[in-house]
Amino acid sequence: MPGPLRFDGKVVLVTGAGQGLGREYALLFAERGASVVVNDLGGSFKGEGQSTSAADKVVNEIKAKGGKAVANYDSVEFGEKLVETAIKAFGRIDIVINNAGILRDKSFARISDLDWDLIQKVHLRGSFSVTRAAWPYMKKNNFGRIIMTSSASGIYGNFGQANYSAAKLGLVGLSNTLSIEGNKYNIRCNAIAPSAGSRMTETVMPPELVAALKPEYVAPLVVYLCHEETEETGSLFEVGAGWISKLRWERTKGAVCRTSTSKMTPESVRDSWETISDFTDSTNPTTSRESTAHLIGVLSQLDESEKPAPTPTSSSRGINVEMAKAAKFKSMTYEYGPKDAILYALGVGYTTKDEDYLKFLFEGSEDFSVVPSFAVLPAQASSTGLFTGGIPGMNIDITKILHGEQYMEFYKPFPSHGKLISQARVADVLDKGVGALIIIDVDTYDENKEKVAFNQFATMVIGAGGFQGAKNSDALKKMVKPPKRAPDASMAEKTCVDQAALYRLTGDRNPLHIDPSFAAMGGFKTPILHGMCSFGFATRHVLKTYANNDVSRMKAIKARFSKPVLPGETLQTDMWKDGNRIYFQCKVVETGVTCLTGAYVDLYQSESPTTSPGQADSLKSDALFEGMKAQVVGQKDLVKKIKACFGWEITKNGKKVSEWTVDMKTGDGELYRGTPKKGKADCTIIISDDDLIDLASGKLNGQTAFMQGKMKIKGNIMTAQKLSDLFKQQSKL
Ligand SMILES: CCCCCCC[C@@H](O)CC(=O)SCCNC(=O)CCNC(=O)[C@H](O)C(C)(C)COP(=O)(O)OP(=O)(O)OC[C@H]1O[C@@H](n2cnc3c(N)ncnc32)[C@H](O)[C@@H]1OP(=O)(O)O
Repeated sequence: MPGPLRFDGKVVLVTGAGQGLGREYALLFAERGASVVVNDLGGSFKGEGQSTSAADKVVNEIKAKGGKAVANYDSVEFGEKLVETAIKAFGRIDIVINNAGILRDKSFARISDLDWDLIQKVHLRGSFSVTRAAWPYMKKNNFGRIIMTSSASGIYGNFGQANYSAAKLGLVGLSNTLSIEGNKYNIRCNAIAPSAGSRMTETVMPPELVAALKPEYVAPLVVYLCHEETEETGSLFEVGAGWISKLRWERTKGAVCRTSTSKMTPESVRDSWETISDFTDSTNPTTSRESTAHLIGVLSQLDESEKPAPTPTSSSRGINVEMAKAAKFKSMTYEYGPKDAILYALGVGYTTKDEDYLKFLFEGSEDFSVVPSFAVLPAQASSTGLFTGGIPGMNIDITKILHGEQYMEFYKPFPSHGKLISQARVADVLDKGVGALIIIDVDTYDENKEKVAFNQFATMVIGAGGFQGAKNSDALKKMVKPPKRAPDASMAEKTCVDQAALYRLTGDRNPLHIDPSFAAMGGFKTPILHGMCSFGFATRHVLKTYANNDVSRMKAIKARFSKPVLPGETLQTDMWKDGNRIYFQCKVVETGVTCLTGAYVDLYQSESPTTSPGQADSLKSDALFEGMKAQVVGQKDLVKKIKACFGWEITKNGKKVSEWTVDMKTGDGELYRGTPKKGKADCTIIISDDDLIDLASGKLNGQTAFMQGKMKIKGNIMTAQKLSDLFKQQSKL
């Protein structure tokens, strides 16, 4: 059993501590080792008169028992004076109990300005003033405990106490905000609504009740809440007669009183009144962010662009599958440059510590490449409707969205910069019981309208299942099981604590990954890592282990996010090779939990078969990229690859060469299909005069000239033209 709660070395200021509850707090704190400032103005409970005797009496009582205490007789309106007493006597202030209070009970119509102002001054302004004076000391000490004294009159209202109830509920608001602002300084603030027999309550309670509601049945709660080990904050308690209860807000599911085609009117409010007031399926919002987050879900029901917007029918939980599948997404243009590609690479753990990775991190690298899974960014940008309420039929709680699975297909490597156009659609919505699995397919095209990638997002909205929808669908790309043998290869790497903070800068700004209060709404203790960040780590491991970081080899990737990962954890990717398919799964080393399952990478064939000259035009795009890749790798490789891919020879002065060379006189090189024939080149390498000089002087080599677009392939062969386009795109670096 843990020992008694002690307050040795702590300094407590109790306002209104001359009698009743305040006196009880002061005595109990002192008994537990605290040094106490006993504040009491010594006036009547109506706020009239002043004397030092009340505070002195309590101080003497404490001292008589061997405790430490000093008296203070100032009004709580002058908070600095009270805190100054604590600093002068004890050198610090740790705990403030805002207890002082007076009554000026009158029925509402009879309340004078004075009655109103006095009550606000003592209760609300007084608590503010004392706490504000203590706040800087608490911040500096990185410790503080504050109690605000509210009242059942404030929470529920009470006849004849309009002034008092207004002030008392005001104190709950003050306490809530201080609990938020104080959080990072270990300052905790709570409000209590005590019921105790006192000078104040004896006017409104029968004598027997006043006698039964002893202050000693309240004080232990206050002392507990102020202990250094108590983390409770921002809460409100009712307490009396030894009974303690915590209060919270409860919100009905509510009703939206308009549609996309009809206005909100007093009549539509009247007609929805029963639903507005129905506490079935109510929720308990705890933050203002949570309170407003719900509105985003409301807006999804009201997408003005989709007319007419029928109300969800097939669902009791705001999911209408047919409506979602019929939704038309606007195509989205995503413009990017090397900086975006590099930021993404850093986000998924590429590092300059590994020289192999420089080509993903330095735009000046000869073989600068964009990480294939970068494809998620344009695709996700086209699907933000899921979060902003833009998908009709998807009335979902955005705090409950988890990335479930991801599939990607690649048709071309991404150039270092460009514009990508993505088109999304809802392929299906599955009822998985635990949640609704929303499948969104996205095609991404380049500026020439050629498809560069396909993405499939499977997103689980926890708690949105049970809408009587289909459980499975052919639309969802299937997972695979890894072979039973031990992995053929493994790679483990630690993510950094700021991994999510870094990754989010690439585009996925879901607060789940950075904002503790948002993460808490989703049921997480701390923010979790983006699924696509772990995905990027794991596929990087595969690309490095089995494809020599050659982005042109990446054909497809599939993975399920089976458990969350926390920033700072270590990811271990286990891999099994089976032909061009690499099975993989990923676990968190620290916990042993498998976080990516059912996963694989499919690679394009590494060596393209040699083609006969006549086949050149029908070469697949991946073979074409092999050539492109070779160009950036090295001159010798280029010659070999061009030969392998296109069946072409490189010549110099009509003779076959094994290295890439350019005729220094004309600047031309020639590409031939099959056996070179003088004057019959299939395409010609051309270069400007100026660059020719640079070439000759060695300032520029053929490869760099290509990269900078100064040297181009000109020809009438489709494949050569494509190659040339790629070179041009490279040149815009
Ligand atoms: C368009 C743009 C969209 C982009 C949105 C993404 C935005 C991002 O910012 C969000 C994120 O990155 S979140 C972080 C990454 N994701 C995660 O951490 C989720 C981890 N997964 C889990 O916790 C559980 O799988 C969990 C909780 C999801 C489910 O676990 P359980 O409750 O234990 O479920 P279980 O009982 O095992 O299975 C019930 C049925 O659900 C299927 N299922 C389980 N996990 C799934 C998953 N991850 N994806 C898809 N389906 C999943 C099961 O197969 C089962 O269905 P069936 O009975 O038909 O087999």
